[in-house]
Amino acid sequence: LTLSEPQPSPQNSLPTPQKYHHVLVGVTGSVAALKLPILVSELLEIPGLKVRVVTTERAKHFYNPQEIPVTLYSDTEEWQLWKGRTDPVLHIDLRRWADLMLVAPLDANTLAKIANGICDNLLTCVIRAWDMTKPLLFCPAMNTAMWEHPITAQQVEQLKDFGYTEIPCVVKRLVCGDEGRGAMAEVWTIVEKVKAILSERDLLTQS
Ligand SMILES: CC(C)(CO)[C@@H](O)C(=O)NCCC(=O)N/C=C\S
Repeated sequence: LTLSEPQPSPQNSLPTPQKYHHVLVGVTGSVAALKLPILVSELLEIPGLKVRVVTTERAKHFYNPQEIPVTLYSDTEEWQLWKGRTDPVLHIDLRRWADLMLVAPLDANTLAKIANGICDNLLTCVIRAWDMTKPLLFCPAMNTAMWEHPITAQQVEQLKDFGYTEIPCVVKRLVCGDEGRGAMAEVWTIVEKVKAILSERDLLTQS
């Protein structure tokens, strides 16, 4: 995990090293993306956490960027940033910056892309270049009919075989009226999982 420069603390000369965890949130085109503002604000409650967001174009349909109090990157940033050989490559900068990736919600389309190594936008490029020694958590969210399609289980299994951690979807009356599995895990479940993973990683580095 990335350590910031230790800050000299006023009460004593010894610096008190602050552990900063960089969490990169990926958001895709499920209606559950309407939870992004609350998810980000809950994550920011975790001491020492810095959050950035990578969005797909479809996800933008579900939230208001003004309600996201952290840097939000989309495909246009990638195009604007790289004009020539010496320019930085955004998806590489982001994979380096992040200590943990959380894809919430993961829609059916992006699930399929990741399972097959497709990288046709900023989010899937970050994931395609992901450092497998860092945790990647994903929160599937889709209509029940999509969830129950046999290909979904295959693709979720593929992501787990890559070493990514699933935060399973839950049974709910979905916004489209269907009752069944497919709803994104509750925000508090997701935040607790991020805390647990970060602390167990911290323990690993401390031991
Ligand atoms: C949106 C929310 C969180 C409200 O509780 C819940 O319905 C949900 O996670 N839906 C995601 C599933 C989905 O994308 N349905 C698309 C068609 S039904």
